[in-house]
Amino acid sequence: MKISPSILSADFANLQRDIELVEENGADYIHVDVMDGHFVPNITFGPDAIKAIRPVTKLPLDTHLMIENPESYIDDFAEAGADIIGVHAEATAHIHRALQMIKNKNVQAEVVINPGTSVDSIYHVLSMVDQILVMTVNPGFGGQSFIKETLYKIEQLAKLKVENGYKYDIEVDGGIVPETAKQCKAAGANVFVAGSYIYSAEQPKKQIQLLKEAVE
Ligand SMILES: O=C(CO)[C@@H](O)[C@H](O)COP(=O)(O)O
Ligand SMILES: [Fe+2]
Repeated sequence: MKISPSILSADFANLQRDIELVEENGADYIHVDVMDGHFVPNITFGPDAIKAIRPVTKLPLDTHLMIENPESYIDDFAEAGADIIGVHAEATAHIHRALQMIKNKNVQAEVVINPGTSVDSIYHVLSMVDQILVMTVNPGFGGQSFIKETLYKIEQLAKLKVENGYKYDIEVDGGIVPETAKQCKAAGANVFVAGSYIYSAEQPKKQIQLLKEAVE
């Protein structure tokens, strides 16, 4: 079980402090939400931000690309220091090519699906991915409520993993708090992204512990 705090809800003026805070308190990854203002109605980090964050932490950078034409930027994010790169199946007509490009850079390849996208649509790339991100909210913003209908897709992916001997991790992102994390774990998820639950709290350290206890 892994916890991946999303710095989307961190204090951008104190990113180093907020990354160190979660690293010192048991985070497994740092989740970086990259938004382009086209695929989602919000704009955040680019490759230069990843490059700046890279030396600040030893944790893997779990990079969630919410951008159109991800193929145009995969090399830049890989060279900037991303350890996992996630591309949305909805963001490209060439998801297989995009995932192959990530693998060619020796970076872990992740496919991401929105709440309205079916598991069937990524069936043919399941054998090539290291991680699948099941969005449990519609992407673009932190602080939204968990969409419970996504649980069925986690179950489907967990079943396909066992049946086919696949190795992928199943990550969930959006509206994750201890209660929803438990539901996702029961369905088969093993990587939990949390932004506002950790960073909007008075004591982020305690929140990470509560999340960990919920899924251990
Ligand atoms: O990808 C996204 C949003 O698009 C996320 O990673 C958010 O940062 C999650 O925020 P919370 O729902 O945990 O506040
Ligand atoms: Fe994310």
